[in-house]
Amino acid sequence: MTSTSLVEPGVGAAVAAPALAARTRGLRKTYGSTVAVDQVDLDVPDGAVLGMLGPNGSGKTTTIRMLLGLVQPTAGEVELLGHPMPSGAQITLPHVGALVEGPGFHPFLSGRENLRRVAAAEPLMATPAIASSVTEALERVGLADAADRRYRGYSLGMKQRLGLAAVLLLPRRLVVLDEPTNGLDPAGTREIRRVIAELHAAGTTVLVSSHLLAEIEATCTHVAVLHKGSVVAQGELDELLEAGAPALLVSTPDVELSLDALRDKRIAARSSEDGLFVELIGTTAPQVVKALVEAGASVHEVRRRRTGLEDLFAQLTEGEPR
Ligand SMILES: Nc1ncnc2c1ncn2[C@@H]1O[C@H](COP(=O)(O)OP(=O)(O)OP(=O)(O)O)[C@@H](O)[C@H]1O
Repeated sequence: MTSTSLVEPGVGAAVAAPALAARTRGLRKTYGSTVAVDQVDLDVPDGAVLGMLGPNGSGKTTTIRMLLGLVQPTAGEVELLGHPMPSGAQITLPHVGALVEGPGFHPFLSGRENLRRVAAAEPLMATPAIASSVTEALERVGLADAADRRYRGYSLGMKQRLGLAAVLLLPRRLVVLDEPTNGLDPAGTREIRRVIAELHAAGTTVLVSSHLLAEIEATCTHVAVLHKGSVVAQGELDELLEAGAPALLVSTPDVELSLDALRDKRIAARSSEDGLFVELIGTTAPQVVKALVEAGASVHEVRRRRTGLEDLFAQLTEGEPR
């Protein structure tokens, strides 16, 4: 089944998925004259780890907040676990774990005490199971040693881990993580990846937002790319990557000279970390090298590059900063 679709901003993606854990149609949110989210048709397939990828301000958090019924859409529809939101919130939310900004932990209580309070408020939590669920969740996020310290003294990363522990108190059908590695060190980032992999293996659908391409590439089965409030591409990660054009990485100190030479030949190129990124659309590697050498550019190395998420993202967002 192909669920990949490259779509123009504002145009719905035609995805025929058998079951969707979350779905939006024509979703829009404006704040005064600011359009935060525009015509978003998002499909989160059941069992997927879907990475919502977009630069700062592209509408990820607003979309997530509308999915969870925390923000009322200006227009459009939201379905969570098959129920319309926000009217279905009471039915769906007990099955959904969400890490969206600080969940209001009490500064003077310990991590464990805070989690106990959260656990006690969970409709699906059996009271005798609270203590063991809390301990297990704290262990899963690596907070066991700091569990009895006051929340107030936690680092940003520890606060983030406690938020994740709250998500893990119960088995969930859907877990939503908004920028979960914010404030985490590399070890913390690896642990988040491990937790996501565990959730996926257990059949939980995961929706994770990030502006970090490597994070999405490492953890996700599916991706939705947001740009200026709209979904510009979504589908299975592997298929989206294959849909990108093949490209060359050219290592050269003569970047401007090379870009001019390629522009003259109508070859699409842009500067990259150590030289040039050249798209092989309507041209070939030998033609690119010939153009550069004829222009007098010093070519140190030429490598073929499978399109990575970074290149796809650059294509979709017209090279704007992440
Ligand atoms: N409560 C609000 N009031 C006014 N404008 C808002 C509000 N929430 C979001 N916006 C605006 O909507 C746009 C999208 O913001 P949003 O936070 O959804 O993006 P994001 O992709 O999550 O960004 P980031 O990665 O920085 O969190 C931005 O221009 C933001 O300034």
